[in-house]
Amino acid sequence: MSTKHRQASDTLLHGEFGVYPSKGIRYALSLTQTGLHIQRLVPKPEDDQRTVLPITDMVGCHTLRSRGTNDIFAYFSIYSYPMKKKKVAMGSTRTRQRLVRTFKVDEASEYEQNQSIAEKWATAIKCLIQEVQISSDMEITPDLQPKARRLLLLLNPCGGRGNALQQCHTHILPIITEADISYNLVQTERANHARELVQTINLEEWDGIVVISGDGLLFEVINGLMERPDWEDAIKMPIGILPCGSGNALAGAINYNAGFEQAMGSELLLNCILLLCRGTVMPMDLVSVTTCSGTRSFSFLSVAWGFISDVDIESEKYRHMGSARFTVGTMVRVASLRTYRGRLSYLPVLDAHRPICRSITLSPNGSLAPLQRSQLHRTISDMGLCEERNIMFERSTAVLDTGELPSFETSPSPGSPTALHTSQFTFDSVPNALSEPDRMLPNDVGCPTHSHVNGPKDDLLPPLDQPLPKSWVTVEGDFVLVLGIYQSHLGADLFTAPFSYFDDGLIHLFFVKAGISRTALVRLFLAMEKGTHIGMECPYLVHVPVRAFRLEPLTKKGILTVDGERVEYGPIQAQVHQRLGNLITGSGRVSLTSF
Ligand SMILES: Nc1ncnc2c1ncn2[C@@H]1O[C@H](COP(=O)(O)OP(=O)(O)OP(=O)(O)O)[C@@H](O)[C@H]1O
Repeated sequence: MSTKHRQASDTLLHGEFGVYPSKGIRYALSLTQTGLHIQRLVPKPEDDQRTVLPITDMVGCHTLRSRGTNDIFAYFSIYSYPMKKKKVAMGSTRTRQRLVRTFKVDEASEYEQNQSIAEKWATAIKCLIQEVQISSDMEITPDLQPKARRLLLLLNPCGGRGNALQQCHTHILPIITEADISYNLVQTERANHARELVQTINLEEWDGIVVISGDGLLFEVINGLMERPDWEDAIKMPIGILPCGSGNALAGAINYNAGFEQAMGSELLLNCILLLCRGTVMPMDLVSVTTCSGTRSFSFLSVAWGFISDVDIESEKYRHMGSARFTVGTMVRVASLRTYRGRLSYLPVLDAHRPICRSITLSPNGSLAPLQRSQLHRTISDMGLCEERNIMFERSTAVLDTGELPSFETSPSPGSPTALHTSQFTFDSVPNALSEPDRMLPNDVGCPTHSHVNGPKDDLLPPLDQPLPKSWVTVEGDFVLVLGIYQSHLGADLFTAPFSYFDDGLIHLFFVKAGISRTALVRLFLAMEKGTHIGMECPYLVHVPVRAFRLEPLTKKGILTVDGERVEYGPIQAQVHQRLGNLITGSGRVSLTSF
């Protein structure tokens, strides 16, 4: 047996307990790294019917005492949300349902001793939920217990179908309370409220900022943090999302990263709440985007032009439909398919090596300042209240087959001395994108004058009005869409870049060339639901992993979006900044360090 397997099956704790409410039933419990094994002893032992509660379905564990002062027993309750079959009109479906198991510790003749056993079990279970390392040769003592986390929850009452507050009261607050998470909940009152709020908060008061909304509110939070004078510290604040918007792309990516099946609506929300309770934090790339007026913003999801941004913005009027608004918007736009002329330049990445991703665990840093709450409006909080409860995918190697479309030209950037012949172009013909000469010298860096200049320098980008380095590739022609995406999902059910992960340091640049039929385009989008669109080898779809790109629209009117929000139309450029932020993912592929 491998060390890993042995560790997973090693028994950390074992004991025999009664239950609450007491029915004369007794169980033998064994706690391992992956689950709680429950076996009935009395009235009738079940040899072959062990129940296992997986740790990944648990959110918390509390110790309890009976109201009767003469009761010498102690209790511990485990809160979990396993998948269960549920009957619906057309058969059955699987959804997460709340399951609370309460065990009675009755081994000792004094309450204090029973309480100490209950506390030991609660500590071990909480450690496992939050991925705090414990082993069978360790003494489980209360000081191992992860400290209660404090989250700033920002809720957009207008996001998606407008039911975020209801979801909050029905699902979110009850579950995070079971996970011992303290919170301040703020409802945003207008656009940019969250952006302004995070500029003024005391970072030391919080272990994370979580938006209860769609992706738009998270964009505000990231940019608000970057606008602070202490942006370098501020952007390291773990950020999270509980999906209550229309698109919910980042939540889709978090759900996928955790190995859950693709989900929508309440099911996706429940998965994300569970992951938030676990609290693992991973570094996340952010992309600096500069528009024609020189405004620079930090994006976590995508830059889109053409079909995708048109659907996103034009479907705003169907907001009441929730995510179905994109299906309706897609049909409308397919019916009157447009093409846009433009010049797309990019700095490709040639090495297909996947860097090891690092995962860290969200926990207080132990040096938190005394609570001095800032004045928050429309806030509800549980703080101050005291309760006695104690795949690796193959990277696409798409090659631009320019023979398909005479209207496209591929060439090195304007100003480059050597012009590559169009029909000879493959990624291999381009020098390694990461070579130092491609980086701008500090004096050359020209973030043009813009509203704020915080953030790392865009050392791969010259100012928008200046020529690009010779190692860049330029494609000019008619596009149906251009999309730079850095998450696996473009919507909860749009598995657009299956090979992407949070800190791969890549922008996945996709474009669809003009000439594609309506049927082929619809087929592409349908396949995207399962992420099989890339395997379709559609000659009009091109995917290139890049570090930076510049898009110059040549068609006068159009829509450009950054993270689904409309930005000014005109030339736009972007560069990825690897691991600039921290995202609460609740699970990590490789766990190397924790804080
Ligand atoms: N109280 C409010 N009233 C009106 N607009 C708001 C309010 N709070 C935030 N906003 C704005 O609403 C925009 C959209 O919000 P959000 O992203 O949460 O929902 P969505 O657009 O439905 O979801 P998604 O981005 O996943 O498609 C945000 O950009 C934000 O600026």
